[in-house]
Amino acid sequence: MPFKAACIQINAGREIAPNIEMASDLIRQAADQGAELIVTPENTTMIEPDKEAQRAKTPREADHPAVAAFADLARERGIWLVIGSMSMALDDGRAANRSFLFAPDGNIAARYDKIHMFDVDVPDGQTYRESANFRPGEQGVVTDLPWGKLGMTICYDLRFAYLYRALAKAGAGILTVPAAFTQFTGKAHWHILLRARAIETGCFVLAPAQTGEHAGGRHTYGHSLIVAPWGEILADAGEAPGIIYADIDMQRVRDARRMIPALEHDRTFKLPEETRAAGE
Ligand SMILES: O=C(O)CNC(=O)[C@H](CS)NC(=O)CCC(=O)C(=O)O
Repeated sequence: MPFKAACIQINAGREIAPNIEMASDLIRQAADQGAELIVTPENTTMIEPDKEAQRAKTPREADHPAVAAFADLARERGIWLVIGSMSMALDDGRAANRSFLFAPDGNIAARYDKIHMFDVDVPDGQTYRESANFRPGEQGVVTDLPWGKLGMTICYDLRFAYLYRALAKAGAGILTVPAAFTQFTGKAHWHILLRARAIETGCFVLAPAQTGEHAGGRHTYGHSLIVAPWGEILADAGEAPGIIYADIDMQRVRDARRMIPALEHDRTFKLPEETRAAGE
């Protein structure tokens, strides 16, 4: 049976409480429209460019008001809810950039910590050093939904195709890519990378995004997307905050993989150095 999925597009500010309100409002609207799986962007509860301020305002998971609020909301509406990411303070003084899957009973069904850190000087003048504040994850996550398996990723992970291939090979038919992509890189790369990941894996890709201007002169690209396993864009949110929807029929995963069974055709190969080292 097909089901309705939704991606929430927001412009998060520096403080947690108003961001919870803003996201919850859109999640309720999406649930009212019949969405059974709802996904929100990276850093749903805070975009704070000042590292010290971010550290000071980041609670541990056990004390995090948003974890409790979103668990209640998932239970209240009986939805599967992926909060794309939130910062969670860790014992070593760093934080995890952590994605949560809340089940319709309000329990946390899965957590994923972002693996690839965005340590990049973007040519628009902004400098990002995510690893200065965050501890990268070391665990790929594939978890059960009623309709199939979900592979969880975050933002910059999108550029590492091997992760998506591994998740698909581990059984994922749906991939989440919550993001706060920069406007500069998003314009050039966002649509094509998401379509490529969908095509390579034969998965549905749900990619909710931050949009607009944030503190510190940062601009995010928006254009939350839902992409089908054959690569078609099913919905694009454009630039304004809001919600996009698509009907998800897992038969399309099987169809795409039957038409092009590339996932089953991986080969191992040598690289030039190894060939020389082997004396060939
Ligand atoms: O702006 C902010 O503070 C919020 N952004 C983020 O939290 C994260 C880590 S700094 N952004 C990305 O991963 C962008 C990736 C990207 O844009 C690319 O791969 O091109």
